[in-house]
Amino acid sequence: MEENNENKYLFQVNLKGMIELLSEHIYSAPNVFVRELLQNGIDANTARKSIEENHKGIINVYLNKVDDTPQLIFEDNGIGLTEEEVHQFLSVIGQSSKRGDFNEKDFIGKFGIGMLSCLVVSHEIVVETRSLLKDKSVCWRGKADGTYTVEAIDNIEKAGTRVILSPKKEWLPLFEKEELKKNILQFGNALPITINFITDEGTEVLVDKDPVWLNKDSSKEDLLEYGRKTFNINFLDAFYLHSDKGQIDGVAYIMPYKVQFSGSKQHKIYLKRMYLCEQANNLLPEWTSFVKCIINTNDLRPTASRESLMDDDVMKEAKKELSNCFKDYLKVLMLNDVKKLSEIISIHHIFIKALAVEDRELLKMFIDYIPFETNKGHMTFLSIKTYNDIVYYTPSLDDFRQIRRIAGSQGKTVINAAYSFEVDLIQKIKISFPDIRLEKITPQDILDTLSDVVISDDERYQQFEKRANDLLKNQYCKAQLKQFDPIDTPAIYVANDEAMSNKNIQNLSNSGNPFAATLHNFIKKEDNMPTLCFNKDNEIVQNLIAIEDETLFNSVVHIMYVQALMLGGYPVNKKEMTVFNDALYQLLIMGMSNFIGKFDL
Ligand SMILES: Nc1ncnc2c1ncn2[C@@H]1O[C@H](COP(=O)(O)OP(=O)(O)OP(=O)(O)O)[C@@H](O)[C@H]1O
Repeated sequence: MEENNENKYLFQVNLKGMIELLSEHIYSAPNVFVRELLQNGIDANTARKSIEENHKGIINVYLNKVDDTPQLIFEDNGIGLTEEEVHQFLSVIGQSSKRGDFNEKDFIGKFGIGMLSCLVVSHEIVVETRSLLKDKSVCWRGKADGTYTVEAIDNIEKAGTRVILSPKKEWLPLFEKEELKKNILQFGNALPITINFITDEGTEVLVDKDPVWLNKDSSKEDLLEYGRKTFNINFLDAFYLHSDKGQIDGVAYIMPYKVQFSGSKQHKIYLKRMYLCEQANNLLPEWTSFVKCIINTNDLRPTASRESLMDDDVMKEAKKELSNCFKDYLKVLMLNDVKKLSEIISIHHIFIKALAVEDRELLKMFIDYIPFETNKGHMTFLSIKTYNDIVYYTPSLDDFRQIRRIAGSQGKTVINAAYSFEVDLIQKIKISFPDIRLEKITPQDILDTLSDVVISDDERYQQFEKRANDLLKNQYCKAQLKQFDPIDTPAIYVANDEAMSNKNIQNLSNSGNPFAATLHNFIKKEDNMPTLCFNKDNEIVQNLIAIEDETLFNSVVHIMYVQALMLGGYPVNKKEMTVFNDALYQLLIMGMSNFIGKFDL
């Protein structure tokens, strides 16, 4: 079928809109023009090297003053552009000479939009260029209104390109010497090229050799010194990272202090040795947060904003290889420097635990050194298993708080396994070390081990339980008389998850919540309430049993109730706080009434 060209039109691009899109949505900061210009200089040299293998690339950055305003020139001795190429690549947005080229993968750029970032900060872009392949030079001028001019010039003697920018007034600070230097170094410090910075004060060589972190012969001291200068942290140790997948090389630095498991991770990620971003979320596993990394990838793909890496299959493979570098480092440390390993484990045990869940070999090697929080303080697994035939654990911090005191008095060692991966770790330990008995324990289990008091034997005990129950039911709590150690603990509050949730629902429905009736249906077993266990052998409890005075009895029970809540680490709600304060007030009045008038005698 013949094509009908009559009603066929070309899309028009609104350049002003494109620049706004770039500056406000695609690139996060206006200083990225420095990155884009350095990148074009590097790519032009890469292209030239495919023709002249031994060519030595240079980028000169000139900061001049013209009529009292700064003029910035990025000059490279790369392949340059012919007049046709200027029309084809510089003047068409989205057109790039780097796509489809036989050495496409060696270039950093590919989208054909980077140059536009200069129009965010400069009125126009002037490109003076001479191609290695032609003896003619041209000057291209592009403006934000979408117009450009091209003219022949004769002031360029050798192949290469000069990009000249004149800053917009609002972006003048970016063209100040120190700011510019900082940005060139931020993006370009690892580039495999010489970068000279030339101002009226002279020439400063900013970059001219490989960074220490990419040099496999660097000493540990050099690596640590580099890390200290880059992150302002005195790291504990450093080790190399490498992955064939993604062609990744770099260094991981171990933090000298504890870090949050879910804290923000700031690394330095380079793509083809150009600084890219701080985050490497999908490249490094979650448990690597105890290090800061400086890494370069030659083969992972950037997003169009060039501010993060694409999460693709290569990245998944690279992640595995990098994980192995961490594991290998720790295994070697186990053989060569146990002292350092113990130091790392004692500071970063959370991460080492998460890692050990993934790796059975590491689990077996490290488990003895890993500390756990127990009811007897922090203990390594070695001492836990040495002194206990059965080790208990609780997967909930609330349960642990409740259980820890009473379990200790029963000679039990309980591990607080509140992080989800700690429970996983315990399951893995069970599989890898079937001889070690690890058992889950709940507050209910502890409650079941407290000895019952046969209240029917003594009317006073029956009376006591009834009085305490009548009083505490207003707090959604049962009272029971038990016998347990330690004897100096008058009462403990025991509640499993269901009992706690019943209590919360009860509280909500009592506080005038409009869904009260509906909420009430959520209370499953009516009788599953928290329990306040009074210790029959405790001295205060024995006195309490004998108290007849209603006000005094109620006050003491309320105070013991709130104290037990606090001891177990439970929240104390407004109603509970009120009964506690009232009880204290009553006791004060009663206490003082014994003395009133005595001084007058
Ligand atoms: N210094 C230079 N030397 C030679 N050619 C250049 C130079 N700067 C730009 N070019 C040409 O202009 C084209 C467009 O450059 P631009 O920076 O907009 O995009 P890119 O580098 O191709 O891709 P990206 O948007 O990913 O950076 C390049 O593909 C290249 O052909």
